Amino acid sequence: MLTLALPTGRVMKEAIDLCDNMGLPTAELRKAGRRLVVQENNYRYILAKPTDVPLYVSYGVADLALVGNDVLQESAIDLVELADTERGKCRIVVAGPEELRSIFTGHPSELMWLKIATKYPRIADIYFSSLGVQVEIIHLHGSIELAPALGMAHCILDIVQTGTTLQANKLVVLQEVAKVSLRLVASRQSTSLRWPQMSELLQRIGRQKGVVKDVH
Ligand SMILES: Nc1ncnc2c1ncn2[C@@H]1O[C@H](COP(=O)(O)OP(=O)(O)OP(=O)(O)O)[C@@H](O)[C@H]1O
Ligand SMILES: O=P(O)(O)OC[C@H]1O[C@H](OP(=O)(O)OP(=O)(O)O)[C@H](O)[C@@H]1O
Repeated sequence: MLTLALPTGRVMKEAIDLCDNMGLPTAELRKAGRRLVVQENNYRYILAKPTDVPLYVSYGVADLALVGNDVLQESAIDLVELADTERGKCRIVVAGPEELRSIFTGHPSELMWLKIATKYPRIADIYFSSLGVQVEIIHLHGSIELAPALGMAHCILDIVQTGTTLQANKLVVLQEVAKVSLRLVASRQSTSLRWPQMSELLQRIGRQKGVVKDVH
């Protein structure tokens, strides 16, 4: 039995499609409804809130998981990234009103003490520290674009996919922080214990996109 944790919400369908690509059974999964654990043949799926997915792997409840690298970076949980599926793509960016563009193209010291609203406080801290800049990070849990609109923050660090939400709130991308996609991850322990099964899944992902990332 191999247990996979999958994120619910907007990336769930993409994650199930990826399971299909890996040759895993998904008929039951597709009609899970409100069930949070689904068993099909030799596989068990745990359907979890995206931010909790890394925890299920680190606690050994799941052998493997599909999860966005935004969630992985923010969680700071040390997992083995087996593959970048190159699906569920979006970007983490710093965005704000057009008037702020000039300070983002100037010397980083101009960014000192900006107020940044985000649901990714750890990623924001690492990013601005890497620029050698101290900023004030305001941790929100959603509707991040509200903060600059209401004058609570100068800009935001958030996910952008189509750009529709930014545009609707009169914000523009000021800097790209990271590219995001769904990653196949495992704990160090399950990687060594379950390597034959995992390697087979990796081969199948590799065949889908013509490349398999080396695992050391
Ligand atoms: N606009 C987006 N486009 C594509 N992927 C996104 C977007 N926003 C978030 N994601 C991805 O989806 C995952 C989060 O999904 P979702 O927003 O459904 O979860 P959530 O934050 O738990 O939802 P909720 O808003 O219900 O709390 C992240 O891993 C991220 O990679
Ligand atoms: O570029 P777009 O395609 O418009 O997508 C970006 C939006 O999607 C995410 O929010 P989500 O829908 O997860 O809602 P939230 O604000 O509650 O986090 C993100 O935080 C942006 O607000």
